[in-house]
Amino acid sequence: MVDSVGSTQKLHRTVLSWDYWEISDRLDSDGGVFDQLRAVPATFTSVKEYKEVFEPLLLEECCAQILRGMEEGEVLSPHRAVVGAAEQRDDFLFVTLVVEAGCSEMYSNNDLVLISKDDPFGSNPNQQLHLIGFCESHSGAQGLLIKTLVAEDSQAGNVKGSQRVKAMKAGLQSKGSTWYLLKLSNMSTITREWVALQHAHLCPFADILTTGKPRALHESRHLDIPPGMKDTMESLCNSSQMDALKAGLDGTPVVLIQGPPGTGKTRTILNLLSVVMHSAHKGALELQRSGVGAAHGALKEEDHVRLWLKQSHWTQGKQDPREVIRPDADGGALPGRDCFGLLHTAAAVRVGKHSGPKAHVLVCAPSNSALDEIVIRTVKSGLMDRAGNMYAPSIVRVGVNVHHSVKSRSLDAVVESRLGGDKDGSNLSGPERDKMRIAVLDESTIVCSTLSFAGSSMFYRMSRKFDVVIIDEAAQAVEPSLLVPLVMGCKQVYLVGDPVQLPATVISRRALDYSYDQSLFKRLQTAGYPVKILNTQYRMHPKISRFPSKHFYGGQLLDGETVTTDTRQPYHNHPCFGPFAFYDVAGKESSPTGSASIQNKAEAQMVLCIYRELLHRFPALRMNASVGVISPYKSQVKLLRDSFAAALGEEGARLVDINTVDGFQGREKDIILFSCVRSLKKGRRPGSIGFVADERRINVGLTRARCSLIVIGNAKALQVNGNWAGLIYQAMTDKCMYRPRAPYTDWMASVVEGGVGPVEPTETEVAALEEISKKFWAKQQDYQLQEDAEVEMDVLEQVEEEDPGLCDEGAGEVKESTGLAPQKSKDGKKRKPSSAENASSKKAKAK
Ligand SMILES: Nc1ncnc2c1ncn2[C@@H]1O[C@H](COP(=O)(O)OP(=O)(O)OP(=O)(O)O)[C@@H](O)[C@H]1O
Repeated sequence: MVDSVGSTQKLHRTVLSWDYWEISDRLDSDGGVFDQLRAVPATFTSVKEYKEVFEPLLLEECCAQILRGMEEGEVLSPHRAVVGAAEQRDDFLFVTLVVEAGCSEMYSNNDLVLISKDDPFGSNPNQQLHLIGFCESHSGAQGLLIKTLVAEDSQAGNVKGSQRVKAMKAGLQSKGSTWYLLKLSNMSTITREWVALQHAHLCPFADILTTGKPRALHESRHLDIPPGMKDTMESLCNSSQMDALKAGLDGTPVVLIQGPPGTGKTRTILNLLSVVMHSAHKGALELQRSGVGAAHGALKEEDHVRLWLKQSHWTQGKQDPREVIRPDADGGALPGRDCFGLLHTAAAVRVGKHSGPKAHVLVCAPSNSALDEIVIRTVKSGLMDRAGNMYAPSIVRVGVNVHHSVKSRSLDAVVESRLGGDKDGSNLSGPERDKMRIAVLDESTIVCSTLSFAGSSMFYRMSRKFDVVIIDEAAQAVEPSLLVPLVMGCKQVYLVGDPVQLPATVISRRALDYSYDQSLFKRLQTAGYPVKILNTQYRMHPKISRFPSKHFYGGQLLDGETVTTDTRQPYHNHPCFGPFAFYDVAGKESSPTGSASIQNKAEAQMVLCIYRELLHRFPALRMNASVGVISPYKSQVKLLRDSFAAALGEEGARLVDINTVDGFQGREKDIILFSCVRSLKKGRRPGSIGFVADERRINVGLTRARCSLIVIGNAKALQVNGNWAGLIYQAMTDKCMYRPRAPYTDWMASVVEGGVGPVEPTETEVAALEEISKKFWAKQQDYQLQEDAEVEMDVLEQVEEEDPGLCDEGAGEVKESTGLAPQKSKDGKKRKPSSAENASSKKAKAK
């Protein structure tokens, strides 16, 4: 059983022993809380080793999260607080701090706080008395119950630290003494991940998690999709989707489904839900088949299933067969409810030898938005019953920030509707309401929760385990976060995601260095675990999908039959508007004062110019927000937003969605303008173009457009990278590379009118690009960024020799990482590591 209290105590002992100012200094000097971090290997020898690798990485990340608020200027001002009461239990001192009226609401349970004698923003804060505390609960209108660690040995022999703790203990025990209280960060998610990690041995697939090897399977476990459902599904799904849907029917406990952009991941998840709930052993399906008929025949069919279930449960001495006729939790929402209630409850014959008559499925995702997409689509389209007809399943969405369109499916709304007719319902006490919530979770067929929320205490108190867990965006979660739903136990897990897109956001640079951002999906795939790939995309015009298919999916990504016609647009009559075009702008990158990010003014002007010309010629584009502008760099995003607002007014600028590549993951637009920003810079490490070279970021950036992808970048600067060289090669040979000349407005008008054509590449240019691509592909077999950088280095030297005039002066390069928060560098400037930097750091360590 999961002991969340015991393991949380262990986490608190570690985190509350940290000296806030000391860890802050250590992180500044590139040291972290742990000296001995280990890179995440592809496989582990034991669960013990698994925990030993992940624990310090999780704590390192926790440390970075605590410091992030202060670094990003996000922490609130400190509040004055007075000690109301204090009580010591074991090594912990529980202090009630009373804050001014209206301030206590700014703190939540599980917040980490800094308690200090003087203003923490005053001079020499590290010299003050201070201690990290954990907000346990609210106490009255203005009180906060704060847990602190006051064991003097918690400072590991640090005499100064022990003296500080001793003085803090005495101070906090003095009723009426005054302090400053500063909120640092919330610990809910980290705590749930930590608890899950401590219980990794309870994960039913711990052997697969550690060895990365599939299990031997038993023939008797094999289930089949009911024929009616199968026929309908085959008419809606392509063969790779069908393969993915069938992948778990043989009882495979862990199924990996990789869905490149636009390949129908969500559609597959919805169908998977139907399959998981209605597939059955051959015997049951034979019985069902013999009863298939008209409306009354459906009931007859149920009788057969019920008989079969009765018999099988009687022989197995398992579940009470009366369960079979229990209506679905929310009573179903279809006309003819009685009939359907019985039909789809009894019909949900899942299956597996021991799982009872109805599957209990948990659907998770790292983000609320991904989760809501599934809930919205499930509610809108319904699921498929055995006969291939759609029905409204019993589904409940747990957690906060539920999308307004599915609010009626939120746990609290379902509880309220249960209490609807009950006059006494509104008088239910907190614990009674909690019991009701847990009952709803037990009874609902499908429960949807974010990964983090699946670790809330409600889930641990459920009496009915989940049979199947389906995790969407599984490649965008760190491994401990994926463990959260798994340690509660289930029979099967489906991980759906795409490791070739952006991974989880990890803030700690050190944890990134040791591959903490790598998902379980990616690790298992690297270890050779079988993966089902959805291989047909329905989003992008084939001229857009060609490059990502070749470069990121080994040429396996095919185009849906109708995608060419579906994405054809009148603006394609002007090749400068796509489906694919590259504008080679020789602008200069620069860092605005006080920013670690970079921008490129010439590119911003070009983007605006293309957008205006598009809207001028195709006013229909004004009708819907069909254009997106993206850039890898936050500074460029800001510059673009400002330029659009200045040129088009707030109203006009609202029509276009401008965001970072990371912010666009999972989204699509008809037209995407992608500003790459990087330019040639003398003095920069040859061959480096920072994090715009991260292939996962390139992949996401280039796969957001449905109809037209227009890239604006400096070809010479970008082509030092093999992937970019490939894209530029495609633009050159497809005759859709343009070289703008100032003034851009006039030049653009003549391009659209056909006065200026695309670049006619010289043989030397094409040969050079081919050469880079060839070298790059030769290394693709065993692709490592570091090796790639060596290729890039040769090429950049060659480019600089050819055209030194294109290189501008500049010092060392500015880096941005996949993480959101900047880390301070030794010189005190905020900075982020690039993935290339991470890779080289890993390599250095390996050496
Ligand atoms: N087998 C199919 N036949 C025709 N169209 C399909 C098929 N599968 C998916 N689609 C269509 O492809 C589009 C993308 O599907 P879906 O949203 O499920 O993909 P996704 O992989 O979740 O997308 P994303 O990459 O944004 O996560 C939708 O318009 C969907 O209707």
